[in-house]
Amino acid sequence: MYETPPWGDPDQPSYLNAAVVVRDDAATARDWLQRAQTIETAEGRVRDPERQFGPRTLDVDVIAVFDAEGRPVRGADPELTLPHPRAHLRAFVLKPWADLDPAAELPGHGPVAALLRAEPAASDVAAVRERPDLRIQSAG
Ligand SMILES: Nc1ncnc2c1ncn2[C@@H]1O[C@H](COP(=O)(O)OP(=O)(O)OP(=O)(O)O)[C@@H](O)[C@H]1O
Ligand SMILES: Nc1nc2c(c(=O)[nH]1)N=C(CO)CN2
Repeated sequence: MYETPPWGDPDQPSYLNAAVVVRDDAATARDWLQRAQTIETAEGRVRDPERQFGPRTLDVDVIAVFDAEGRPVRGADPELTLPHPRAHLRAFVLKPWADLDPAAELPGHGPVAALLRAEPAASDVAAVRERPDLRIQSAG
């Protein structure tokens, strides 16, 4: 878990961010979106519809999906854009992901570790603060 300054809309409290790398060869990209949205709903997600990057109680995004052969799934559908169109700009996504998998690659943008050394993420990464005192609890 990481505490991160608000990105895109500064007038709100810090966020808690985390990344997970999950594998299920039977799941499609749509399944991952549906699973993400099921978790948001189950946790009673609340957000302000007027503020695109405003506060929300929980947001689960699908950053990148790879098929069973390891090929990236791509898509421009507004309901599911892959890779996530803003992931490469966000230290709060890249840093937790690189810590889990230092060799991670964001399709179309290259190694996550290199993205963290380049702007705009490089300027934001120092403010991404580890919170080892906090854990995501597994429901099942
Ligand atoms: N890769 C993706 N992951 C999650 N949602 C996506 C993705 N691509 C498109 N969407 C769509 O975006 C819509 C809004 O999602 P969400 O509220 O998480 O976005 P946001 O928090 O406003 O912005 P951001 O996506 O930049 O975090 C969802 O209804 C979903 O269908
Ligand atoms: N630090 C941080 N800032 C954000 C985040 C987030 O998860 N972390 N999500 C947003 C929604 O798009 C907008 N801004």
